[in-house]
Amino acid sequence: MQAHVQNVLRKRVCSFELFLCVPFHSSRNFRNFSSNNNADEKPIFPVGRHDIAIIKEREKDVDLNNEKERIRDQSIQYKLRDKTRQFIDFIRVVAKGGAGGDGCIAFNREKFDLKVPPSGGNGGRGGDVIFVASPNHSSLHSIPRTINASRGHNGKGNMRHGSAGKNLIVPVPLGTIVREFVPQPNKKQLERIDYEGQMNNNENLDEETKLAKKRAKTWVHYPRYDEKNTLSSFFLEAEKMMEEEERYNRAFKVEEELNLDLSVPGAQYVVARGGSGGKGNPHFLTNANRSPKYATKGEEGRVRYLELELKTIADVGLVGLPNAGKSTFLTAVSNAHPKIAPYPFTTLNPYIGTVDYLDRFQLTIADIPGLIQGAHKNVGLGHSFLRHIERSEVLVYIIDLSKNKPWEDWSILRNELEKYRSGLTKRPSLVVANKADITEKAKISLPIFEKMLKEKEQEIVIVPVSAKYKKNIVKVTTLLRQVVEKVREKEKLP
Ligand SMILES: Nc1nc2c(ncn2[C@@H]2O[C@H](COP(=O)(O)OP(=O)(O)OP(=O)(O)O)[C@@H](O)[C@H]2O)c(=O)[nH]1
Ligand SMILES: [Mg+2]
Repeated sequence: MQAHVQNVLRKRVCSFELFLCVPFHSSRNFRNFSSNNNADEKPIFPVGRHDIAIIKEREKDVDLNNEKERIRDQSIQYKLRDKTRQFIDFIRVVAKGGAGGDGCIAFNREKFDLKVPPSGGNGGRGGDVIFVASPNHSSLHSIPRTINASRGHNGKGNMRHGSAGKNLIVPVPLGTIVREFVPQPNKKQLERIDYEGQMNNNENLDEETKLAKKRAKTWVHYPRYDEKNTLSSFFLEAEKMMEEEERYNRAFKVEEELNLDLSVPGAQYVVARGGSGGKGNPHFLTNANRSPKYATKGEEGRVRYLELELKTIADVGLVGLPNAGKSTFLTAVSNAHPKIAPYPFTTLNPYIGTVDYLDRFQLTIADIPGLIQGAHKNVGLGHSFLRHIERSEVLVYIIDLSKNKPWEDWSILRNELEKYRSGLTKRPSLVVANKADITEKAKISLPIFEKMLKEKEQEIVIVPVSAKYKKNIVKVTTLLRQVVEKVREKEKLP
């Protein structure tokens, strides 16, 4: 009996072993097992319980890597969304020009003179919203999301015109691109628009109510004269005249879509014009009507929905994988002091440093956050980082020589740049092989890297550097100056 039980148990164990082993002998599962799908790799037979454990370990590793990537992306996004963060390079705002002031209805009161002339002043025009390209600002964080210029003042008696609303001048960092966009209202706003639409839906209203609504929007009446005015032929004439004037103005107003590039210091652009002021009652004085008891209201200011995107302006842009030593390099060559730390994504916004030469020649270098594979698809928030390289005419690739295959990093960067904007890699560039002080690795990889660059890109110069210990820095700055001078000369040419 005991022997029988032992036999059964042995069979079950064997079948369990078979169950574990068989699927891994199939070619599909074997392909999974062979790492990197490398055809040259020798198959490892037989696949046993030990191999299954390895596969499971590897699967765990893949899961762990995915999890790590997810956490990394989350942490960068968390850092970028931090409300205390002082750097913002993309915002959406609403710019509203001020409304014009209302015209005034007034009369010059004279003793014993019953036929007094009208003396209401015109309303002042509303203020404009003006953007000024400012070299003193480097972030969009100080720009309010709703920008309202002030309203024009109402006209007053005794022919006093209302003063114009103050223009609102908004300093915008140099290198900002301003575009108009069509706002997509959220659910709550949609409900409100529907409600207001029903309230204002003129289609279902009769002609009389429509007219009354329009008049209420455009006309100011002398107290207790609303009904009398609307019945008088003078008012109807004045209404016709104003409608014609409005039609004429509309024909001459060219409503172009806004698309600005604020890249010249001090350049000013009116992004939302204020409305014109209303007309005082002397405007409606005719030979027949010596006492007009109506005036017009001020015009509404222009409302514009704008997208502001800051693209840093610098002569040279530093491109590199995270932790390659970009910030250390910038600190070594310029007056900037970005944070340096031995973990990726230390830098999360661009830093601009100025390199001063003995003869007072200057050039600017932008250190941008690290790029990773897939940055052109916004992996690791690549888009928000890549936009800051677009304007740099010269690119410096910072490559970490202490890595096993530094040339792979270079290919990744080139690939990402080209896929983000084709032609970016054609710009004059330089390769800084950083961390050359770690000599054991640098001695092996530098000659291979140099050889590869010579074969692929003959024009690109590679300079071994130790940014941390400031070795061979002068050679880089001299080369950079030569390239930047050439680029500037080219720009000067007509
Ligand atoms: N040995 C050595 N270490 C360096 C050198 N340059 C930078 N490092 C170190 O590399 C680490 C990363 O340097 P960072 O300058 O912060 O690198 P980064 O490219 O700006 O990194 P991110 O901002 O995260 O993209 C730091 O610990 C530096 O001290 C170098 O030339 N030699
Ligand atoms: Mg950095």
